[in-house]
Amino acid sequence: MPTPRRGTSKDQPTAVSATGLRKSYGDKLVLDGVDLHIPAGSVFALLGPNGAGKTTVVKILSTLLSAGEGSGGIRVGGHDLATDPQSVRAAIGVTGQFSAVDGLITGEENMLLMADLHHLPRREGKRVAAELLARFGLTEAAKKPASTYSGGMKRRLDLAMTLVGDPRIIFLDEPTTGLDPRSRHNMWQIIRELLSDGVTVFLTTQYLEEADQLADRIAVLHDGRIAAEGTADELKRLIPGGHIRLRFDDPAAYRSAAVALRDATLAPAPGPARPGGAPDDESLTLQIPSDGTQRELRSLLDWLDSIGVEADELTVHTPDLDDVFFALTGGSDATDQTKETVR
Ligand SMILES: Nc1ncnc2c1ncn2[C@@H]1O[C@H](COP(=O)(O)OP(=O)(O)OP(=O)(O)O)[C@@H](O)[C@H]1O
Repeated sequence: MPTPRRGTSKDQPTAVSATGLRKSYGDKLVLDGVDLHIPAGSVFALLGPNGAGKTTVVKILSTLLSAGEGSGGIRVGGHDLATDPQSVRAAIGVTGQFSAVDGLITGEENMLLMADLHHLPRREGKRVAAELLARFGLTEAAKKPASTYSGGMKRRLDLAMTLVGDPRIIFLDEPTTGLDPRSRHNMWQIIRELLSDGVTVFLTTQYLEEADQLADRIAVLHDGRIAAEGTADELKRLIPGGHIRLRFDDPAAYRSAAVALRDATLAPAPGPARPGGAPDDESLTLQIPSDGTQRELRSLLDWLDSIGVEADELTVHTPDLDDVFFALTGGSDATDQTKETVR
């Protein structure tokens, strides 16, 4: 089940904001004016193909890399990144491609090391370590060297280590890259639990499904800029291709529906002006353009009732995030996908 979308109104406190973020490596311009506004307590996903600059954004926002010349202001957790990086560091946790896990020591020792770094008293450190190891299903493996852990276990340990400092904002750089489907779903569940604790999650991913499942808002990074930003649904509506498909078992019913649709479209009034359903005589289907929203669907169903059309099957086809991604980042053409069978 996708995570219920939380509100992201401008009234919420802002966890991360950046204006005109720029960065070059040598003469290679990677970020060319990236604006970000992430409300506290939400999940933000930065999507982009390999090399788009996602890790660079995370590194800058987490103080691991300085922003390029000409960048505007950056605030993380209410602190100015340029003037108060220490406070930013205290408010955030970072996991991802640059894992902090030391393979030579056990999971528990890794956790206790983090507790020391955060100056937790010994007894408190042990308690927090045990609690987090249990929460991430690592109690049994706690006394084994981290080098013996599977990829999924290492990621969980990495995240558990980050949580020792109780960060309010967590950067997850491609948290599930290379994980098998079960470990990936496991990680998604963990991320959802973080949110219920009120943590803000900044996620980078190449997996559109991951963004679709977890994120309140998604931004697509392309050519150094945000090519589009919105909820998964808003992004899907950016590209054409959504339609409703009506399928008939009986050729006679199909033909009369095709005529009814054509006549209704041609009739001057009343009723909504709709393009005629594109007929497909072989599969006995009619296709009607639609943005797939509930409001549209309701009005379409009313309209079909009013002109006496009753299909044997009605399906809603909306572009999925893959289509959006390809359309925005210059891949193959958008294709439609069956998302939901209504009846
Ligand atoms: N230290 C560096 N020196 C020179 N070029 C770099 C450096 N770090 C990254 N780059 C280049 O900058 C671009 C953006 O890299 P970045 O790692 O931010 O992309 P990404 O979107 O995270 O990619 P991926 O999904 O492959 O991790 C890439 O072309 C990369 O080769």
